Amino acid sequence: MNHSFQQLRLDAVGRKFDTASGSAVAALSDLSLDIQRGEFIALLGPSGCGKSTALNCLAGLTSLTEGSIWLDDTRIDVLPPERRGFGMVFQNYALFPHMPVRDNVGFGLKMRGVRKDEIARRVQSALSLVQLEGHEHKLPGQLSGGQQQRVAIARAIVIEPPVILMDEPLSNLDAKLRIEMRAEIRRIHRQLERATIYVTHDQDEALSMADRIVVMRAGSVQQIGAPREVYGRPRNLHVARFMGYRNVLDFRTVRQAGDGLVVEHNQVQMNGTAIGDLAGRQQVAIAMRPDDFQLAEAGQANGIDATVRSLEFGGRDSLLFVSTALGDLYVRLPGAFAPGDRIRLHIPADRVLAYAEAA
Ligand SMILES: Nc1ncnc2c1ncn2[C@@H]1O[C@H](COP(=O)(O)OP(=O)(O)OP(=O)(O)O)[C@@H](O)[C@H]1O
Repeated sequence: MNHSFQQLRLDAVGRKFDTASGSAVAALSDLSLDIQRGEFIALLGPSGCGKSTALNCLAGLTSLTEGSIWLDDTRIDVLPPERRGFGMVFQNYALFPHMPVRDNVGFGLKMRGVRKDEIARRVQSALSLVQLEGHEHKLPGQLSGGQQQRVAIARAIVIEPPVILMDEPLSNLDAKLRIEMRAEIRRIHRQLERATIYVTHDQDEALSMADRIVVMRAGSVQQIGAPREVYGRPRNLHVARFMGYRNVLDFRTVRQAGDGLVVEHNQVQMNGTAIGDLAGRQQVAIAMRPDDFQLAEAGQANGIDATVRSLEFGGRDSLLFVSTALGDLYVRLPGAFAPGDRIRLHIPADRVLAYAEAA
C-alpha cells in the first residue's frame, strides 16, 4: 500500500451482525473520521462499545455493512487484509512460541517473498527501533511480557505499513511497565511517522498517548477531540462519567448569561458552565470531578459545607465520601481527614459542568 499517504478516511463506517434470533445488531454505526499521516488516534470506550470492530474493519478482518474507507483516493475497504498491509498488534502478542525473535519478526517478509539479506536488514532495523537488539536468538518464552510486546510491535512495523493498528496492547503488562510502554509506543510512533490507531478502555492511556481521542459507546461515536478537550469539556454526561466526573446531580437553573449559569439545589447556589445550548432550560444535570474540589477559603464563592463520612487513603491525597446539602459527593483532597470531620469545599465555576440531560 501507499506509504506516502496523507490521509486515512473513514466515511460513515458501520458493521451489523446477525443474531441467533434473526435480528441484526449494530456493533458499529456511522463512524466518520479523517486521520492525518503522523496522527495517533485512540478509540476509547467500555467493553462491547465497538472498538475492536472498528479496528477489524480497518484491518480488513471484518467487512463493512455500511460506509467506506479510503487511503487518499484509493478505496481500501474492498481490498483483502494483505493488500492493505496494515500492521497489527494484539493484546496477547500472538507470537509463534517455537520461533526465535528474529524469525517471528521476519515472518511477514518471508511470506511476501522478500530476499533473505533484505529480511535480515529490515528485521535488524525494526529490532533496533523497539530497542531489542541482542535478543534475536531468544524464544518468546525467554522474554518478559514487555519484551514480547516489543517483538510484536517490531513484527508489525517491519512490513513498513502505512497504518499501525493496536488492540489493547498493554493490557497484559503490570501497572509500572504499562506506563513505561506508553512512552515507548509514542516514541516509536513519532519515529515512524505513520498513522497509529490504538484501541483501549483505559482513559489515562488514551489521554497520555493520543493526539485525538474517539470516545465510543454502544457502537456510536460520542465525541472526537484532543485529550484536553475530551477531559475538560466532555460533550455529554456519558463521556463525562467515563472521564471521571463521578458527581452527577440534578439542579434547577436560576439564571444564565452566555456559558455561565447559576444553579440551585436545596437552597445551595453554585456557579457553573453550560455545555451545549441550555437556553431556557429549567433543569440541568451538573457534573463535577472529585479532583476539582479544594478546601474553601473564607468567603469564597461556590462553597459547600460537607461532613466526611468515609475515606480511602491514597498516599499524596485521599478520596473522601462526604455528605452535603446537595447530596453525597466524592472529593479528592490532600491532607489528613477522619470520618465526622466538618469541612467547607470549593470548586471553580469552570469545573462545574451543566448538561441538558437528567442525571
Ligand atoms: N462476530 C460477531 N457476531 C456477533 N456480534 C458481534 C461480533 N463481533 C462483535 N459483536 C458484538 O458487537 C459489539 C461490539 O463488540 P466489540 O468487540 O467491537 O467491542 P469492544 O469495544 O472491542 O469490546 P472489548 O473491549 O470487550 O473487546 C458487542 O456487543 C459484540 O457482542
